[in-house]
Amino acid sequence: MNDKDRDKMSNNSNLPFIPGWNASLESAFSAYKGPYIPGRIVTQHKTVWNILTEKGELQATISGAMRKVGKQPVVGDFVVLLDQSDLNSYTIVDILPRTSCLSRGSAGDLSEDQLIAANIDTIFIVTAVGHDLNLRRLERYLTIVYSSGAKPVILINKIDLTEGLPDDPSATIQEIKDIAGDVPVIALSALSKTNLEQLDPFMKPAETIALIGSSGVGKSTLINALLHHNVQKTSDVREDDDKGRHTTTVRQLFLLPNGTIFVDNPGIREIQLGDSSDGIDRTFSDITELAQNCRFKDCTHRNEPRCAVREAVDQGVITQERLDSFHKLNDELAFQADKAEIGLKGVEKKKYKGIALARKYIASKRQ
Ligand SMILES: Nc1nc2c(ncn2[C@@H]2O[C@H](COP(=O)(O)OP(=O)(O)OP(=O)(O)O)[C@@H](O)[C@H]2O)c(=O)[nH]1
Ligand SMILES: [Zn+2]
Repeated sequence: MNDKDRDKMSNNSNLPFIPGWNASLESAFSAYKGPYIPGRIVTQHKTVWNILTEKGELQATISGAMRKVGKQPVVGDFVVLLDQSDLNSYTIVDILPRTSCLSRGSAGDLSEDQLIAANIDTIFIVTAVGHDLNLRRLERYLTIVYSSGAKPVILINKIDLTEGLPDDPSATIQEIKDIAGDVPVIALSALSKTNLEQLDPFMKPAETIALIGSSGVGKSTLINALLHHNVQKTSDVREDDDKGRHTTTVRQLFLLPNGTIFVDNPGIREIQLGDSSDGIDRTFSDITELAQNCRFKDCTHRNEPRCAVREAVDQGVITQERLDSFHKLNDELAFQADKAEIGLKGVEKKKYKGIALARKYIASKRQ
């Protein structure tokens, strides 16, 4: 990499070259005096992390103190390393403040082991014309992205496909725009490289981007198209695993030639709805707004009289499907919150108790 690229990426040639490093990280790091260096996690193994530093890519474990409190760095994290290079040893001693956190499923549970990635600026929610297009699923993804703290962008891939589709792509694209609110929606084709330039405004140097979306929508194809012929993603890293065996791992954080940073790992690919009540409100801002005119402050928009949301459904302002989706996501959150509070066992019991009561009720009706 030449100096010009370096400057572009750190915006300031005095800062160390770590992808995404900036002045506020520099200031947080400046509290560390002594043999410490900063770095960014590029790959997470079970007990070992690969970290990009000014010295190149290093492997490190975490300090006993961090282990004790259950603090675990994830891919994308900026960390502080104790540099004992004379002993060929590096230890992660701290995680610098995160600007966003992507966490997996089980909500209400924001424990460290639920985190998948940190410090992602923008998340491309990838869908594809044809079978994957599902507005309800898109709402789930939007909810996840909002609650992570990253900015969402919706990509509709495979617009080169026109034949044999159940729906007209332009109609579906419009439907997506209707639920997307202010979120940018970009229709493109990773395969035929159509409209890829429309992603340029989001792919700035030092910006960290992740892609989420169902299997098969074309995330890998898109990343490869954006990488051009860059080798960093495709060249796997041969290294020893935690037990000293040789393994091949794919780097989970990698750079585009222009300095944009991409994060991709299995955890992100399998992402589920997390603790997202705030995200739900933002995804369904139309419903939240309408709800202010409901008669009851705590209206659930199910059976209450003078519910402004259900009136809006009756008038065709919002669809029944959208309200159903809102209810479903809220129910799921409530279930997950319960689970976090009383433990899975309790919830299972509660569920069975519910089933038992329902059986009793049905039986009483039959008599
Ligand atoms: N026609 C068409 N096919 C595409 C396009 N992008 C990807 N595909 C195809 O869709 C299939 C799945 O693409 P992938 O890139 O592997 O999808 P993915 O989202 O990474 O899937 P996972 O790795 O399972 O998460 C492959 O056969 C691609 O060639 C596109 O723009 N147009
Ligand atoms: Zn209501």
